[in-house]
Amino acid sequence: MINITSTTTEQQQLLKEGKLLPIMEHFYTIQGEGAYTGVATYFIRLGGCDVGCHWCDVKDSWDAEKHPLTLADDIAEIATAQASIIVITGGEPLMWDLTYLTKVLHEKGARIHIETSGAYSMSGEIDWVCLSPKKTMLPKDDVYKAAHELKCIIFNQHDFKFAEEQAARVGKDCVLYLQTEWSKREKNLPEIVEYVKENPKWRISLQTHKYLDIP
Ligand SMILES: C[S@@+](CC[C@H](N)C(=O)[O-])C[C@H]1O[C@@H](n2cnc3c(N)ncnc32)[C@H](O)[C@@H]1O
Ligand SMILES: Nc1nc2[nH]cc(C(=O)O)c2c(=O)[nH]1
Ligand code: SF4
Ligand SMILES: [Mg+2]
Repeated sequence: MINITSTTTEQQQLLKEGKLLPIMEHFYTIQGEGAYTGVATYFIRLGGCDVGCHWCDVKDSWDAEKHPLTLADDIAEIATAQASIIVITGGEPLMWDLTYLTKVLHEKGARIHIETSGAYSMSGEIDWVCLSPKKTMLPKDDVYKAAHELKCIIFNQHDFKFAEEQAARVGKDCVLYLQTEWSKREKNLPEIVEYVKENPKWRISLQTHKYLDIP
């Protein structure tokens, strides 16, 4: 767990127990990426990430201190009132102990998905794990094992090689996706199309929410 300095002793304890979490934003939308593209889902975005991807599309999430500490019980109540599939993302959500949040969400009947770089070990009970590995902080072994979906971001040519290395680390039933880095999409998409035609174990994932101009 990462340290948030401006907190009381009581808040520190609740953070440690996963009962309090820095929440950047939460919103009901359509899953834009990967295996559940097009499905109505409620997103909970946790603050805090030290992986440092230079092309990250949510850099405001990185500093956990900027995001209000919120009770897991409260966010679970709000999220489950609106949707039955909840995506926990960030920031890097596995920086936090998700045991308590996922227990409460499951008690309320939700199905829980996560978007993670895998840089920290799994916590909590998660029904669908989307692993998006990063070269700067490779995934932990337990996250490779837990992954249902591997989503590799293509920024440059070398990323195809990295994607193959990562595909060799996940289980045989893990679904494999290549997703262009958004700012490089015009150059990369034709190359990704050709790559998938030649290597059909891969599928293409697009950030469809950006085309739809929704959150
Ligand atoms: C913002 S991250 C948050 C979750 C976690 N930190 C991770 O990286 O998986 C959510 C997803 O967006 C992807 N992503 C972030 N910036 C992107 C960009 N500029 N273009 C394409 N995908 C991006 C990440 O690789 C990840 O799959
Ligand atoms: N609609 C929508 N789909 C998404 N899939 C993964 C996202 C993320 O930022 O984790 C995301 C997001 O931010 N919005
Ligand atoms: S790991 Fe995820 S949140 Fe962190 S910098 Fe990379 S894309 Fe952004
Ligand atoms: Mg996003």
